[in-house]
Amino acid sequence: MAELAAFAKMNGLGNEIIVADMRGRADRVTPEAARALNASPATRFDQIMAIHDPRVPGTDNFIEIINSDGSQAQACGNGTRCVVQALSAETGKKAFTFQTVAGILNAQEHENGLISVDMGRPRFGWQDIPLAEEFADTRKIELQVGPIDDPVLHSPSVASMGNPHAIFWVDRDVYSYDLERFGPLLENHPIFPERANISIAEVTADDALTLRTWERGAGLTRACGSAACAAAVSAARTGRTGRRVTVSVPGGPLEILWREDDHVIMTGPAEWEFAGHFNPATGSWERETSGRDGEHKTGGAA
Ligand SMILES: N[C@@H](CCC[C@H](N)C(=O)O)C(=O)O
Repeated sequence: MAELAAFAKMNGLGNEIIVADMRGRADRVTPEAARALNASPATRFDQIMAIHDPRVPGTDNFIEIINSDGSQAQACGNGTRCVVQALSAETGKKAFTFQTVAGILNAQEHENGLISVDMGRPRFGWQDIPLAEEFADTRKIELQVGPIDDPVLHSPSVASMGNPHAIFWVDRDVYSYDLERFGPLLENHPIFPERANISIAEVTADDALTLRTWERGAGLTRACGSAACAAAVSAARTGRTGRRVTVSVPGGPLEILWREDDHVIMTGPAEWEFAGHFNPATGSWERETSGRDGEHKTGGAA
């Protein structure tokens, strides 16, 4: 049986993350292992961030992202912050360059413990989201839920941060919408051939919005970093806000800056919870009992 791999259970503003240490290994975390880990209450998660050896020069690691349903994701902002904190605690390094399937991400941990991730450039072309049919203006596409003559949600903006996002704009409390019901319908709508992350956003100031997200492959989460980025750039490109936005998600605030060079910088915290070891093929796991639990951790390698 392959050696067990180390992991750290962490979170990014309540987005439940497992950082899996797959360095020095030739195997991967299987979808079955992901679903098994998620089935265990103590290790249930939204995403696994699997840290692999680097594959291209100039990068520290290749990061594979797996949703709790076992599907692969191209981007995970909150999870990337957790990876930075874990590796920084292990190595003392503060700046990292990662390769993901969506491209190269630079990230750094600041003196105050907050972590900034360059999430790259947003993509707005209908084929880049992707959408199943052509829409010339992705700031507002024809999609709605609820009665045809009085839709509950309609005309979302769509954007890709390497992964697909639809943002529905509302003018009342985002918690007053039944996202648990509408989320899966929209996630799996045929307009999204790769499914989509579904968010409801209320703009509260020129530099602030409130956001709730039903995540593709994970369901309702307390935070979605790439959705916060997608919502911030969509709010700016529709004239609802400026390019620097505080996005308040159920787990807390994320600071998003859409720079003039088109890169989106997300800044927020990460939190270490506990460590363990697991089988990347089956998902069986054991908690580390080396006394690291119970200490207040600001970091902790996987
Ligand atoms: N929670 C993540 C997003 C993870 C991937 C998403 N569910 C997808 O499948 O695209 C984040 O913080 O960005």
